[in-house]
Amino acid sequence: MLLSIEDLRKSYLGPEGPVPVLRGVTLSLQAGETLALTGESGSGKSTLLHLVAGLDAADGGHVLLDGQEVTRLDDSGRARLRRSAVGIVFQQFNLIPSLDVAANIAFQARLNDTPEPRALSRLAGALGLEPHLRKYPEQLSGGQQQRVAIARALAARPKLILADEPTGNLDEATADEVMEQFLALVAETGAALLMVTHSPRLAARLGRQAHLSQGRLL
Ligand SMILES: Nc1ncnc2c1ncn2[C@@H]1O[C@H](COP(=O)(O)OP(=O)(O)OP(=O)(O)O)[C@@H](O)[C@H]1O
Repeated sequence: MLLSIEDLRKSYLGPEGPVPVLRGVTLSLQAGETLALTGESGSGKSTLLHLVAGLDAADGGHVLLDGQEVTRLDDSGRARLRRSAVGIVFQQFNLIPSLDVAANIAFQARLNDTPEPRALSRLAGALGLEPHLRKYPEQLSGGQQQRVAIARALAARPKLILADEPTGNLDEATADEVMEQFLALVAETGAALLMVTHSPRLAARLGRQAHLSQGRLL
């Protein structure tokens, strides 16, 4: 199993004490599987993704990713696992403004010491980014920026891609086009995908669906 989440719990401190967001979430994902995570706004979808990525700490439960217990790693261990096993695509593209497109795409692969120039240029080609490689993020449209973020996530050849509404900031036509390319590349690389989406239409395109409600998965 690539990812096993067991009885995961997380509360945030509100003005009147802790507010539970995840009340015991259990979920597993095999290598190469794709799963859409749906749920109302505020139901904890992003929180769940952040815990899996080790970007935040859980209050209880387990996240076993690629054989490692994320909840027991220290900060540097979580950062290492995130770099080597996980690719993340957020709704806000989170590109590095001071790096050009080529350097942004190579960024995570470089941190991992796994940049393969041929693979990087193939990804740039598949996403239509070749004409933009020397541009900086601010010179790109939203759709182009998200393509760069997708290329960056895939370039490090992660076993798991975590995507949080990856086309949520794009107009419908661009969103459809970017999503097509994204799903095709995920399938091609054989990565597993855990993707948050509000769209039932998009969710239906993934292998499995899970719905987060009242802090639990249905
Ligand atoms: N750092 C934080 N501190 C306090 N409360 C937080 C924090 N992050 C999230 N929350 C709260 O936890 C709940 C779940 O937030 P989360 O962002 O995980 O929901 P979501 O399902 O991703 O929502 P959306 O679909 O609107 O993006 C919300 O009520 C939110 O206000």
